[in-house]
Amino acid sequence: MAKITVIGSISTDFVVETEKRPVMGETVEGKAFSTSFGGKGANQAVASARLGAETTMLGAVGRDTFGSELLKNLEENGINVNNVERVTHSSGSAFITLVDGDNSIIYVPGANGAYMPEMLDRVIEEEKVFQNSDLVLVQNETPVDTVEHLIRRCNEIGIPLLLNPAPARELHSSLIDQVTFLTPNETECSFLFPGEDIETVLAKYPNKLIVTLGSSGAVYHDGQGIQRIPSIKVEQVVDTTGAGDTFNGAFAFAYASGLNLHDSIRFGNIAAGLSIQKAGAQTGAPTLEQMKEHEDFEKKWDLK
Ligand SMILES: Nc1ncnc2c1ncn2[C@@H]1O[C@H](COP(=O)(O)OP(=O)(O)OP(=O)(O)O)[C@@H](O)[C@H]1O
Ligand SMILES: [K+]
Repeated sequence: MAKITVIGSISTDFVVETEKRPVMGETVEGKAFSTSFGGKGANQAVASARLGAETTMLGAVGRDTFGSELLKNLEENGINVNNVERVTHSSGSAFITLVDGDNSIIYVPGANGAYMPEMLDRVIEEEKVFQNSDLVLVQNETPVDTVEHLIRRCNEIGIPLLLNPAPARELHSSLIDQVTFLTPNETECSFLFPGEDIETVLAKYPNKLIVTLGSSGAVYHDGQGIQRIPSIKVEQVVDTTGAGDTFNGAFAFAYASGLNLHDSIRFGNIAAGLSIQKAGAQTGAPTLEQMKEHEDFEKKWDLK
């Protein structure tokens, strides 16, 4: 069975819908309020676990009630949370105000910003789970020191690592050399490689750099040439939140299950395309059974 470890953010989204954004000092009546589970790390872990990967989450939540709910949600999705730290900070949270479909967001990293390299080292030294992973996943919602430390440690130990560089932040080329896969979207790609066109950058990092292109699917260079992998056709897009996370979690599951790079990207595209037909970041991530019902799913992949 595919074994995946995800290091990353675990957060609650607090969503308010209103007709008018309050100005300073003003109170307005809102239309609706809801909470949903998020955090790029948690979303990717849920995507991978829902497909059937043995998934371990590393990161931090607060000792508040939100922290307990966040852990419970991960556990209900079959994710191992034994090594998630509980810290004195508040749990990670995003406050989203929606007016006519346009959102403004305040993100408070809280506990996510307190996941330190020592915490990671403790798991690496004491737990077999890390060494036994087929693939490790990380994003940029974890402190930069921890992500850089993780890249070096995985490289030393020889565990393949996927870095989803979202949200965009600087990344030294010596670290890019040490990751197995780098999966920016188009905007993150131009941030990482300013002034370079995408095809040049892809050719520089064959079989490593995978750029997701929304409705245009994803693209990489296979050492011979550029490979464009189209997305699936989606009649009705409901909510693209979590599309990138589902792509990463599903790609990781497929690759760790033994599919080649090309087919793993195809698999990721199908999963992400299915996920945008449902609201929320995690709700839409498909099961393997739902994947098998899609016409682009190949029987020969023989996934269980
Ligand atoms: N309109 C769409 N139709 C089909 N597939 C889509 C569509 N939008 C996104 N996808 C799928 O989701 C993947 C990731 O999308 P995208 O490149 O927009 O990532 P992202 O910007 O990280 O997404 P998000 O921030 O919305 O989670 C794409 O590679 C594709 O497989
Ligand atoms: K969604």
